[in-house]
Amino acid sequence: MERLVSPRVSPRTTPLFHRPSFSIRRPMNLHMLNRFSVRVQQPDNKVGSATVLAVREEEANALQVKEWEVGMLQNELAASQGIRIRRRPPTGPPLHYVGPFEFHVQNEGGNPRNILEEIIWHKDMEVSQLKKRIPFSVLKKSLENAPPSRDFIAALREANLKTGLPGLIAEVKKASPSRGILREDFDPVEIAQAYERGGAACLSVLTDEKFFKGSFENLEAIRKAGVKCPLLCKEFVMDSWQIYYARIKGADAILLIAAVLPDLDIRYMVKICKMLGLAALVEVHDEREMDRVLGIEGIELIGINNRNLETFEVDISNTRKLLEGERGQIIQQKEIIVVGESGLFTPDDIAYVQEAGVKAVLVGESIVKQSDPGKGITGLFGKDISL
Ligand SMILES: O=C(O)c1ccccc1NCC(=O)[C@H](O)[C@H](O)COP(=O)(O)O
Repeated sequence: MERLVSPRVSPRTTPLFHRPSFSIRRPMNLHMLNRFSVRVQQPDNKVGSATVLAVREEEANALQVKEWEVGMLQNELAASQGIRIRRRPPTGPPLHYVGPFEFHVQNEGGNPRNILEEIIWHKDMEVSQLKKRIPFSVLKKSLENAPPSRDFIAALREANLKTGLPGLIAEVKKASPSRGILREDFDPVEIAQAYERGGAACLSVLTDEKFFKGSFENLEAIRKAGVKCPLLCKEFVMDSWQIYYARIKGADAILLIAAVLPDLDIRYMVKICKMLGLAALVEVHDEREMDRVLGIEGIELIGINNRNLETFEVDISNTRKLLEGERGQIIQQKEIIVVGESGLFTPDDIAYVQEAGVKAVLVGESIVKQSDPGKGITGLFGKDISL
């Protein structure tokens, strides 16, 4: 019998945080894998049913390995842009012996490392299932029946000009991973209407069910109730399918998180948003993400999140830090509207981020918790902004 001796696959030396979560103790080359194991099992060259089964198993395993490799490449590309959030690993390469090859899977990488990664991994499964239920062709067809999109960015600009204060995106938020339940008696339409009466320029509607107790039904219901404020679909987008879905459900804008999406995805998704008449709110948290986003053509709206979505730490001076110096100048030249997000509770907080350069703010907790969320807005700004 022919013996194939291949060098051991050596571990990567690149300092990536997401080193492959398994090691192959024998050759990894897939073509070799197929040829070699057939030879081992059929030294007399007869193709029996056992061989056919073995080959099928190998093919299935090879496909799994390929899928896994693609996932790893995706993670490598993201990591090269400083993205720490990894994509959910597929079921993984075979955990068992294939012919003479042993695959050893180490469990590192098998669990999400922080809340944002956990949300993304869960979202990945959720979206895969939804995509099976509603294929893209059906989704695209439903666009014809979507309510017309409203100009989210114009609404923010107008509010800013009218009040001299940052335009408010008021968030319809029942719960969050960092704060738990924010409001027990949660009626999304009533809250949305109260925000509108209170002077909000736009609304943000959380649609994630598992971590925020939101839903697309809430988004749809608010839209159908005749609320005039343009609506941001606050989702964890990782697939353009979700953008189409949000549009169909009545969204006028969608969130794209730079901590999750590589530049190429952002570029592509921003184009899709434009095509669908949606505004893209591209969210950053640190300087590196801001620099990446400033390098992308066509960005009109940037959100600076004061909350670190990996640790929950909130610090509103983050907005100021990211708008200082050259970054602030580029933003002004490009006429990008910056939204200060998270951790804003008082008129002083609003004044602080406005001084830093924001033209809009996104606020959830401090207003949704008030018995009258509309009056909560007056408290937040220190004056009635609905006039
Ligand atoms: O709010 C969280 O705990 C959270 C955790 C993980 C990912 C995202 C999260 N929040 C999204 C937001 O950034 C906020 O909902 C939004 O900016 C409003 O913040 P706040 O006014 O502090 O409620």
